[in-house]
Amino acid sequence: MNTPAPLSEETARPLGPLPVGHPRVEARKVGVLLVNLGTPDATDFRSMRRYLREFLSDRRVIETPRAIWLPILYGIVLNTRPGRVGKAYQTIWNKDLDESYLRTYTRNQSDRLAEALGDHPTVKVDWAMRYGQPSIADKLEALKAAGCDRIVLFPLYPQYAAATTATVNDKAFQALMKMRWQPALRTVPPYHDDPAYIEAIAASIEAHLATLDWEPEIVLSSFHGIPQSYFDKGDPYHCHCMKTARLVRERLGWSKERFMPTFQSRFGPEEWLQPYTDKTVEKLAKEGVKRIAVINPGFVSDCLETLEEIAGEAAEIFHHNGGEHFTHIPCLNDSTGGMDVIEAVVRRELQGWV
Ligand SMILES: C=CC1=C(C)c2cc3[nH]c(cc4nc(cc5[nH]c(cc1n2)c(C)c5CCC(=O)O)C(CCC(=O)O)=C4C)c(C)c3C=C
Ligand SMILES: [Fe+2]
Ligand SMILES: [Fe+2]
Repeated sequence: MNTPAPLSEETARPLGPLPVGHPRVEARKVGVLLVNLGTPDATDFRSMRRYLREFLSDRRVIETPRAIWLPILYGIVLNTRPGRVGKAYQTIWNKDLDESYLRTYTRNQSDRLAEALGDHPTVKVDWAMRYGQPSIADKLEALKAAGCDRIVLFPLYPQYAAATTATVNDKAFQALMKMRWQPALRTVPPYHDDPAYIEAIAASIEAHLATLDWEPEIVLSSFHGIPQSYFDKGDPYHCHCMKTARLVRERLGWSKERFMPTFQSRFGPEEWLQPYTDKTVEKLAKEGVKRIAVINPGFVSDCLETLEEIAGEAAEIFHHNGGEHFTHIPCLNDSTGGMDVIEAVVRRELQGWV
């Protein structure tokens, strides 16, 4: 009777010499891929347009039917927005490295995580962007070529949203569709209520306020918004943001009046999650509040939406309407507190693989 030959050890694990003509097989490793939103390569019109076209063509981001959205995108948005937003990017550009801070911080996070995981020499850490470069597909290919047959995919969003977390996962699985020998992929779940994350945010608020010679009457916890209709369709994002804000507030021992969740970065004419950050800042100033601080717990790294929209625009709105002291509390970025969170989440997701 003919029994099939057992799979050779070398096919799965190159311990001995491979047969002549056999494709090269690397020693098994585990990959960790950090993924953030993305960023333009430069602030000129063409670079901005390329970036915004990719971003705003994503059906997870803009759910408006294509027949309605594409004429608006190509007829209006991509002719007007690249110039305006390019100017905004120029004001927050990392001039030393000629790149956006989002890119600088994401790369630093990857480098620092690789150092922190030095006790696992078979783990390879890298980073990618959902829109623009370096792409998720290229980085998954590179990790696979380096021998990673298991990859932890980490969308850098504490709160889950289809427009952020799900689109990163979609893009990664799309890349896997082209591979004959796919790596196993683990996607990191949201960590909006993880004690390490809550502690890092609360501690960063305390540390920042300790540097001031004034005390804010109110601290706003400003999250990126999503259209209200996405929430109505079942996106858990709003609940995740509210839970993060509550846990941070409880950890600080503050009242609901002192620490308030708000939502920023509206796009388009639809209603978005409320209360809006800009309107709240204006209202507080008009009501006579003189000193406020704003933190952005949903942003792992400072970017256009935190540096320009909050530290720049929101501060201006506050001062213009009678406010006196405004401070933006930086994102965790590549700080020790921020890296502790990323490391804790990654170590948990690596369990059973290292
Ligand atoms: C309908 C449009 C958008 C949704 C939904 C949306 C959700 C969303 N975005 C982030 C995080 C970031 N967004 C950033 C920039 C940005 N966001 C939108 C639109 C939507 N975002 C646009 C058009 C832009 C580009 C700038 C602009 O044209 O105004 C950024 C900053 C990127 C950078 O390079 O600095 C981040 C980060 C989250 C977390 C989120 C949903 C939860
Ligand atoms: Fe956004
Ligand atoms: Fe809810």
